[in-house]
Amino acid sequence: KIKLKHGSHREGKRTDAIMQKWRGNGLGQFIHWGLYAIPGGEWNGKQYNGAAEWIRSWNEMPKPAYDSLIYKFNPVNFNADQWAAIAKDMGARYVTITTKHHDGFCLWPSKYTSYTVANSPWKKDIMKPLVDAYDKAGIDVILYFSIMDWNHPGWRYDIKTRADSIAFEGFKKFTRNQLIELLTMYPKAKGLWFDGTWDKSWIKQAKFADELEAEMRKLRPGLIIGSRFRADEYGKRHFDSNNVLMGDYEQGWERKLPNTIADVHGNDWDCVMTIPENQWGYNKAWKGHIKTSTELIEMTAKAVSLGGNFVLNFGPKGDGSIRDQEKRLALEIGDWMKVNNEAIYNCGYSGLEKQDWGYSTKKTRIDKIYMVVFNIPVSGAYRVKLPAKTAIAKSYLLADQNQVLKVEEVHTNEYFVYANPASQSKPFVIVLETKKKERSGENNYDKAK
Ligand SMILES: C[C@@H]1N[C@@H](C(=O)NCc2ccccc2)[C@H](O)[C@@H]1O
Repeated sequence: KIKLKHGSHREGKRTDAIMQKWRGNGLGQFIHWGLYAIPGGEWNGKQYNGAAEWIRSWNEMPKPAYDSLIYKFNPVNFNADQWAAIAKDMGARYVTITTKHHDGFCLWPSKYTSYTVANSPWKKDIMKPLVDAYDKAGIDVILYFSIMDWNHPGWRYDIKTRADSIAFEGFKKFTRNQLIELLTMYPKAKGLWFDGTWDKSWIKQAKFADELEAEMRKLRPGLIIGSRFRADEYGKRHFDSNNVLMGDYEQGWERKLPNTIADVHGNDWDCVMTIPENQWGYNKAWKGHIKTSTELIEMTAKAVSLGGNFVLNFGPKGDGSIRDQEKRLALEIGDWMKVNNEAIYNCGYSGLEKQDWGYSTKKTRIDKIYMVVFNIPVSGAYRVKLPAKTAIAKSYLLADQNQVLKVEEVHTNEYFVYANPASQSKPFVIVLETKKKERSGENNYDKAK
């Protein structure tokens, strides 16, 4: 083990109640909203091919023109309760909201810069109504914060000169001030989701970032911070130089999912996902494949089956309204979650071998396994292998618990569960209530004496 001053300060999963709640959330909503939603991926009639929230970095976009969008920020159709209701209807149990993206525009009236909603035609704080609306809906709030800030004069991609170093010191103070300000203004926030931390300038700030993380955790005990916030003194990110996870959960799964339990190294993690291929902020023209609700339900089940959370992104329009396709998907996912959320909430890795029919999840601390089916076998038989000492006490459809299913032990600890789901067009869940297997070799006759 290398001696590290600024590596990870904790090994293994957090066991406190706040993190246990986070772990059991299963499904979350991401909100990417800011000035980039006004152009929506288009400028002067031309379409930007990158992600809409990166349009400021596009050569065709003059920086002053982008920066002047602050004077156009007036989201007359913004309705925090409507956003929270969409998340509620979808079955999301937490939300991650952009407070400031890479462009530096602040959705809260920060005292440390003029580049905020306070100096837009809208004038009012956006974060407070959002935090309150989601909290009222019973949905936990995580604040997204981009360290990289293209608007701040002190931001540097790397520190090469003394002038860079002096400028970046000012930027570091500004960053700390804003983070303490956010935690102070929005004490209901359960965590911070950091982004924009991959450049050398920030990677070189191991000591500063370590001390800042400690200060934030002291200010807000139980605060949840992921692995993307800081690097160790050797520049290692997500996992320190001893290969120990930084922060409370792995934040590496952006628009991709792990495939096997080995990929997650026994850590908590979240996967953040876009509905189109790669658009986080509102883009007028969604190009390429738009994921269906069934695909997104499958990703949610896969994430939970591997012990993580699935966080689906929504990009509200510049006027504050939510696009129809996003509202429709939220309702379709929500319809499924209303019937099947027992297989998602407070569930995790079942320990069972992956089978072709889909993903299995297990209720934490309860002997219930959920077989979330996406591929219906023509045989009607659903194979499941159980650990040696475990047997099936009862099996039924989650959607119709009176339908007890036939179970056949086809090999030792290997069973076929027979099910004919009502609908073949939507994923469905088979429940296995398990029990300790009577000592093998003992038969009922012996027991009868
Ligand atoms: C959550 C997403 N993260 C931002 C992003 O730029 N991701 C692309 C990226 C991901 C990892 C290393 C460098 C760049 C996107 O703009 C979204 O905010």
